[in-house]
Amino acid sequence: MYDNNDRIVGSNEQLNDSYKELSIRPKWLKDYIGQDKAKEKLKIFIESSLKRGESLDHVLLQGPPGLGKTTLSNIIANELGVNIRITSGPAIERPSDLASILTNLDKGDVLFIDEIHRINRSVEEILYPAMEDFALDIIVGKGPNAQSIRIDLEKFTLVGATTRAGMLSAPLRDRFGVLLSLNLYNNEDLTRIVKRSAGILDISIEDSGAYEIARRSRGTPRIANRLLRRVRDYAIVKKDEIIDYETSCEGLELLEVDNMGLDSMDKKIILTMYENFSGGPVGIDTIAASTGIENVTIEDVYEPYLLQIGFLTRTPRGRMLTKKAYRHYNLKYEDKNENR
Ligand SMILES: Nc1ncnc2c1ncn2[C@@H]1O[C@H](COP(=O)(O)OP(=O)(O)OP(=O)(O)O)[C@@H](O)[C@H]1O
Ligand SMILES: [Mg+2]
Repeated sequence: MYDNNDRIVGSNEQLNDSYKELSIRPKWLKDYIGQDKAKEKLKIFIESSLKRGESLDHVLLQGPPGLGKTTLSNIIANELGVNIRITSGPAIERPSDLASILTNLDKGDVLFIDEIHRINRSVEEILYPAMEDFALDIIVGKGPNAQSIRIDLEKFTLVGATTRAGMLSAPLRDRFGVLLSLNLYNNEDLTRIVKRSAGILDISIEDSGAYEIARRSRGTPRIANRLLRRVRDYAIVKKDEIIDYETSCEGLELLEVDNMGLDSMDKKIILTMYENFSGGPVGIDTIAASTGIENVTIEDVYEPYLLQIGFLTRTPRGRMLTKKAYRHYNLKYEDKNENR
């Protein structure tokens, strides 16, 4: 890991950011803030597997982007004291790519497959016997001479991450023994994450400043960490020694993050629904077509938070704006004699 090698820190800001990204990633379960349910389960399963001296059952992590799925998979490997091999669904193009990854795993290792819902069908079929029997079925030769041979694999733990468990095929989902859902973080947990990151990055911040950043981070640690860095930049230029409530607000305003944490994309979605579809109900594909934002992006990135803060509701006929959304953007509300 880069953490022990200070020389990697160059003058390049981007490199610097990604280096720091690694250092603010919690490495142990005890440092992973929030997600208490998932943590509690993992702790027990990891402890049990260590006591039994057997590999941990395969784990599926699901939840919106930026909530800490990659972080958690690294923590799982650390806590188990094993190596982790990281790849992603779209990166494994051919069955032979997966076969070579699998045959190179050592006993107990963690194989992390990000975006596992985007894995190829033909690759997925290699995964079934690998997960279930720790074996690879390989066809050698062609035509009438083709033979299937079975290769034994070391027992490993597959950790799959997905933003949408619903898109996983049933046979794949069924092969995971541990299913964990990550939820958007509450403001208190996010404040702790901001303060922890500030501590590691040597940024002075007051509680009220940290809370303001947390509150506007859409329940997402990755966004909270990014906003923290940009508010830090603002504070440095303004020569403020410490990020207080006021500095946070000014910095966030500069970033065009409004007081609910919404940005120009959220605004576009909501105004489009208002102007073109009189507030809905309107289907997700129609919203995507009219805003030019991909429907998976709307569903994965924007909608979860808009639903959480009660700006959108889901009905069988599509998405609808709520009174709250109208009020936030000062839109004229017409009662369509429905409850919203
Ligand atoms: N529970 C947590 N406590 C402290 N920091 C966290 C926590 N969860 C995530 N983070 C921080 O948030 C950032 C994003 O986390 P991570 O990359 O693991 O997200 P992710 O869920 O894998 O996102 P994606 O689904 O987009 O890959 C990391 O910098 C990590 O340090
Ligand atoms: Mg990730």
